[in-house]
Amino acid sequence: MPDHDPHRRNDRRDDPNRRNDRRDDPNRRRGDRDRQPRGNAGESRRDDAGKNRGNAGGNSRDDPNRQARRSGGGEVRRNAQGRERNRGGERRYSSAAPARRGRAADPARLAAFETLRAVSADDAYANLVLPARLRRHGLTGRDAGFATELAYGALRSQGTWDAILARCVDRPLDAVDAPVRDALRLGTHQLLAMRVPAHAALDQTVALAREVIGAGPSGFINAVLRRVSERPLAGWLDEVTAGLDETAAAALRYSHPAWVVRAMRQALVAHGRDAAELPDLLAADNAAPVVHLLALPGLGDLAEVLAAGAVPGELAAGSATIAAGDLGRFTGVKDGTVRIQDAGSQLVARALAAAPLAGRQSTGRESAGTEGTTPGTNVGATPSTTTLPGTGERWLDGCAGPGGKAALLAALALQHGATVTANELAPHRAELVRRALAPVPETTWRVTERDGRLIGDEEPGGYDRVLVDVPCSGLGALRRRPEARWRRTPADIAQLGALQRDLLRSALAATRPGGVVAYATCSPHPAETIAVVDDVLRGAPGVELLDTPAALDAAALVPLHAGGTAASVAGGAAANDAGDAGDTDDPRRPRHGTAQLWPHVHGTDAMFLALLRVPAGGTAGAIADAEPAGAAPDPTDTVPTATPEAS
Ligand SMILES: C[S@@+](CC[C@H](N)C(=O)[O-])C[C@H]1O[C@@H](n2cnc3c(N)ncnc32)[C@H](O)[C@@H]1O
Repeated sequence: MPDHDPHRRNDRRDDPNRRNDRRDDPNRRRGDRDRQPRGNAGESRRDDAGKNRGNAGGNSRDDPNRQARRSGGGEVRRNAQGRERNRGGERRYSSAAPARRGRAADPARLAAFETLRAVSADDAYANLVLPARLRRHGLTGRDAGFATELAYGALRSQGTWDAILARCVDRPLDAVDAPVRDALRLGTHQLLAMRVPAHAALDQTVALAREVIGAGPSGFINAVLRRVSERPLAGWLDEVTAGLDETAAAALRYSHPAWVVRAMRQALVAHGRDAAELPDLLAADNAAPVVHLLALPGLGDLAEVLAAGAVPGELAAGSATIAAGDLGRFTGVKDGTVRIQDAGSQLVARALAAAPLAGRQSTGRESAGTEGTTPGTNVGATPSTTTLPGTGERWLDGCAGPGGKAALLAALALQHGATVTANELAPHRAELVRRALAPVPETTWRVTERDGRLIGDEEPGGYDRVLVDVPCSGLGALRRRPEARWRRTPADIAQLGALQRDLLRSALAATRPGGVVAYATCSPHPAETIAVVDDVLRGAPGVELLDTPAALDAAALVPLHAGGTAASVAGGAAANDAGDAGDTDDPRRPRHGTAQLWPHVHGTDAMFLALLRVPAGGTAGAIADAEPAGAAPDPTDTVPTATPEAS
């Protein structure tokens, strides 16, 4: 399914996928920024001629390795002098086999292939490349849907397909030329995941390969895919996972890196859920997400999208869900009053806007609840420009780019009589924030381009409500970012930790006594969520962790139970009562106060939220730099725990 977030359409730099990418990290040193993107080093590896040839069954007609040897696919070719040809780059293949010339590749498969090539060769982002390829090939409707499922699905399932393909070739899969490998992944996805008839999957993939790679590799691809087609998916999964431990088996079965599988299991337990949910969570990462829409409160109207088949959102007021398609055709989407935004993100903004402040009377809670908190009343909400009695509050979004939550906050602020400062360090993302805020009257907001870590010093106690939606690994949005799971590493998480802590400390310092900070991430990883909150809280005496699950429930249309399942929370409470988990130092313990949404439970991204209130009599800026807790989860994934497979 295409990602329809208009903020991510035009420019790789604008992609939230890249928000933690080292090359796009505005906090990073200049030297890092100037490094070249990853090249194709891994793609030009070649086998030495003559090696890896021996292989059982090598004389069989159907033996892909035999076919490969005949066709030359994936092997070194030599010139008359015996020197390797095409050593410097990708192999160039002849599109010989004249009888086959003129047979055009199916445009949908071609668009998917080009997307995979851009991802693996150019380090591109599928959700930016694919829409352009769809346009280039004139694909709409079902054809666009087919291309999208093929490209995104093949990328998400790459780990599983590669394990299967590795059983069907006679050399390490890495040694097969990258374009050939991508074609094999596309063919395998059609055969095992898309219910495309085997003959069509084979013929079409081979035709594609012949046209875009060459005649020789197409024979190799044909032979390998024939072998893949010999078994159904279940049979292959049984074979590739046989004898593996639970984590390694889940990694292959659900196509996640093993470290992510361990991190997700650890996260489930840490956030008060059952580790047995892991398969559902991993499966949810592989499902195309529905598109969530939001009508900016008081400014947008869902009537047009509902008339076009959208369904009222079940979680957030003023929201709807709709199948993928060209959403740019809707007036509201065009003018920015109807936005594409995950319901989890909507609820984060609403929970902050409604959180109870201390030390000063606020009307925020009441006014946030005035526009449709009863299920169904959000349907086609009539736009209203009524401004409620002003609170005069000052709100801050410390990490606002590209502006999704800032736009909702600004619309809510307009209703509250509050103002919003939307801050973003990266100038090109600050520009996106301005665009996102454009539908809201300018008197309500301003955009600043500062390092969020400094705002606490620059404006101590300057704000009533502060959102700090920190740069994170994005492990909570893997379903939207098909290739992201293969690019992230545990080192990314370790690297982000210091920045996340600094941004939260600064947010607290920028909050007036009695004001509230919302710390949010689009990752459930304990090292990015509860460990950060715990560490910062230890150095911030008097700062109170509010009952965030209850605040989310109040902001939502239905109870979310975002603090964990009843059983696990009760277990955690019993442990707390027994005194063995009374402190919050062990982030693997079920805990109370923070909230975690889940794709497999709520149908949202895995957003984390902690609402923290600065003491009413406290002094802003007294936030100490506490050392990380000894028991904080090791992002490199080596923490042993009592929970089976929890590390
Ligand atoms: C998770 S994204 C925020 C998403 C945003 N809240 C939304 O809903 O659209 C984090 C943002 O923080 C920005 N950022 C990174 N480091 C920053 C810093 N030191 N100060 C301010 N912003 C920063 C990134 O450029 C990125 O745009």
